[in-house]
Amino acid sequence: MSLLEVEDLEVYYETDEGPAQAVDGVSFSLEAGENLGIVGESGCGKTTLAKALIGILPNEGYVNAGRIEFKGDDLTEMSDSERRRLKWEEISMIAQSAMNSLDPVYTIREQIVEAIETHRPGTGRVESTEIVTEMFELVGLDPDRADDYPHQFSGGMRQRAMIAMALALEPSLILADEPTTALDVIMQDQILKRISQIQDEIQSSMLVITHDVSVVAETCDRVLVMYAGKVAEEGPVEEIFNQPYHPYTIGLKRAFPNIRQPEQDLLSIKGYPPELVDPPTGCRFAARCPMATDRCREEEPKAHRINGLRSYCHYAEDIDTELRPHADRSETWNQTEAAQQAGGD
Ligand SMILES: Nc1ncnc2c1ncn2[C@@H]1O[C@H](COP(=O)(O)OP(=O)(O)OP(=O)(O)O)[C@@H](O)[C@H]1O
Repeated sequence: MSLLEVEDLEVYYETDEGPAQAVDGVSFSLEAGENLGIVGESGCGKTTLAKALIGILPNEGYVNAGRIEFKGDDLTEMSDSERRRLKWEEISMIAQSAMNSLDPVYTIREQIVEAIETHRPGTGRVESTEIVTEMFELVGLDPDRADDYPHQFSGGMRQRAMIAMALALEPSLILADEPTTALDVIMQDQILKRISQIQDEIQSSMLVITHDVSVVAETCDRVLVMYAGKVAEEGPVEEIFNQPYHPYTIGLKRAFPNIRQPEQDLLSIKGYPPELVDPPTGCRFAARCPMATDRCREEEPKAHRINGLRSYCHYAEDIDTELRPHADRSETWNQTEAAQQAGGD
C-alpha cells in the first residue's frame, strides 16, 4: 500500500463565471520515504492540490470527485475533526510564506509546544521544550531565540522556524509549498539541505510544490509536471529532466538554466495557460505547443507509458524519433503564433 494515493482528483472553485477546474483528473501515488516534486507554471493547480490534500481549501473551493487515500483512509470522506488530528502529526505543511502560517501573538516556542501537546497529550512541558530545542538546532536556529515572537525574526529565520514546527511531530508526509521561494539562493540551498537531512532522520515522505525545476532536481526522486490543472507527465527525476516525453516538460526544462549545459539559450514558452472555467477540448497545452496538430486540439491525450514515465502527449511514442530534435531547438519555441498555426499541422 502506498503512503498516499490520489485518484482522478477534481478540485473546483466556484466563481462568478462558473466552476474553475483548478485540478482536473489528477492521479499519482507516493511511497513511504519518497519525495515527489510537483512542478508547473503559476496557476497550474499545485497549491490547490496541496490544500485539498491537507483539507484547507477556501470556502469557494471543493473536491468535486476523486479519492485521496492516506495510509489506506480516504481523506475526502473524513470529518474536519478527523483531519485536524492528522494535521501536524501525520501530514504537515511548510507554506510559501511563514508569516501567514505563524501566529503573531504567540512566541515560536508557545506555538510549537501547543502543536506537540495537542497531538501528544501525554507529553510533559519539559519534554516539549526539549523537542523545541532539538528542532531549533536541526534547522540551524539558536534555541535561545525560541521565546521570540515571529516579527522579531528575519524572513529566513521565520521560514526555518516554520520548518521546525512542521517537522516537530515527525509527520509521515510533509507538504512543502514553495518552501524557499521567499529566500535568497544561498539560504534556499541551506534550507533544502536541512529539510532533506531531517527527513532522512525521521523517515518521512515529501511533496515538494514549486515552479523551480532546480529545487525538484535537488530534493526529489520523482516529478509530476502539471499544466492547467492536469498531469502533463510524471516519472523519475533523472528521466524527466534528461529525456522528457511531453513538449511542455521540454519547454519548461529549457526555461531554467541548466548547469550541465550552461551554453544553452533559455527560452520562454509563448502565450498563457487557458481559462479554467471553460477549458479547451483536446490537450490543454495545444495552443502553446509548437508541435500541436488538429488531433491535439480535438482529442484529449491519454497516458502513454514509456521508459518508466507517464506522458499525456498523443505523440509521446514519436518524440524520440521525430519530435525531440525539433522541440530541443530554441527556434521552434521562438516562432510567432501565426507561424505556429501555419506550420503546426
Ligand atoms: N479562491 C479561488 N477562487 C477561484 N479561483 C481560484 C482560487 N484559488 C485559485 N484559483 C484558481 O485556480 C487555479 C490554480 O491555482 P493554484 O494557486 O492552485 O495554482 P499554482 O500552480 O499553485 O500557482 P502558484 O504557483 O502561483 O501558487 C488558478 O487558475 C487560480 O486562478
